[in-house]
Formats: sequence, structure tokens, C-alpha cells
Amino acid sequence: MSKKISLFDQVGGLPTLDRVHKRFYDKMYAHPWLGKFFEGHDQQAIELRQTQFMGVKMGGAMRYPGMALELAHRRMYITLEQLELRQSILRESLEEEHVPEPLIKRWLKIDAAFWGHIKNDSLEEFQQVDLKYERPLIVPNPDA
Ligand code: HEM
Repeated sequence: MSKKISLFDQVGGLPTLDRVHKRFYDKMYAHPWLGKFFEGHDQQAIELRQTQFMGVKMGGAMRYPGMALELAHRRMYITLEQLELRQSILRESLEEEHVPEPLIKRWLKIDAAFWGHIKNDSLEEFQQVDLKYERPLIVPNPDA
């Protein structure tokens, strides 16, 4: 019986995830709007967590020892517009790393499956979240 090859192996395994996420977070950290969320956060640590998280979801033999996404992002006011912008930056990074288009589509579909854990539908709803001692982080669009 033939074994189905995981998406993780199809894209080239850990070296590909490492390269994509390095490129992706270089762009995110440099971004005039989304970059503000990452100020004071170690880029290499976030790259590693993203690789572990996606590695597991893509069927790799990996472990994700990080926080639940809802908890990791709950102090950030993240909207659908920002998630779409983030995904266009992720797509650009995947294309620049020559990941084939059908695999890009599968990668982005997995990514989008977790938006529900992170997305805020309105500022009113966000302001009702009990953040305990954490400071809320709302970043207005510098171009708006
Ligand atoms: C515009 C959207 C997003 C922004 C601005 C954002 C920002 C951030 C920031 C600032 C952190 C560091 C949190 C901390 O260390 O306290 C973080 C962690 C993380 N994010 Fe996001 N994120 C976004 C969307 C996503 C999405 C869609 C995913 C997954 C599909 C994701 C996966 C992760 C993971 C795995 C971590 C690591 C959590 C940990 O360290 O335990 N993020 N994000």
C-alpha cells in the first residue's frame, strides 16, 4: 500500500518552512502597519514558533510547544483586513521561495483555517475581552 506524502514533505520539509518564514517575517517586521505589532518581539523566536505550528498542521513529525493562538493574540486588535494583508505577504514569500502554486493554495488554506482564533469583528467586541493585566494593542492604519 502506498503511503500518502504529507504537505510538509511535498514542500521540501523543514528547510523550506525555515526559508519561507524567515522571508515572511523580514517583510512583516519591515511593514509600516503590521510591523508595529512585532515591536519588542524577537523575530527568530516567532519564526521558529510559526515553523513548528505550520509543520504540525502540514503533517510533519514536529511538536508545537507554543501558546494556543487565541491566547497568543488576544491583546491584539486584529481585523480581517489585516489578516488578508498578512496573507498577501505570506503568498509573496511563498512565490519568492518557488513553492509550486497548488502547494501555495494548500498552505494558505491551512493558514486561513486559524483566522477565526485571532480575528476581531469589531472594536466594541475586542474591548469586552478581559485582558487581566495585559495592555491592549490597537494599531491604526498609517495610510488611512
Ligand atoms: C495580522 C495578523 C497577525 C499578527 C499581527 C500577528 C502577530 C503576532 C505577534 C506579535 C506574536 C507574538 C506574541 C507574543 O509573543 O506575545 C504572534 C505569535 C504567534 N502567531 Fe501571530 N499574528 C497574526 C496572525 C497569525 C496567524 C494567522 C497565525 C497562524 C496561522 C499566527 C501564528 C502565530 C504563532 C504560532 C505564534 C507564536 C505563539 C507563541 O509564541 O506561543 N499568527 N503573532
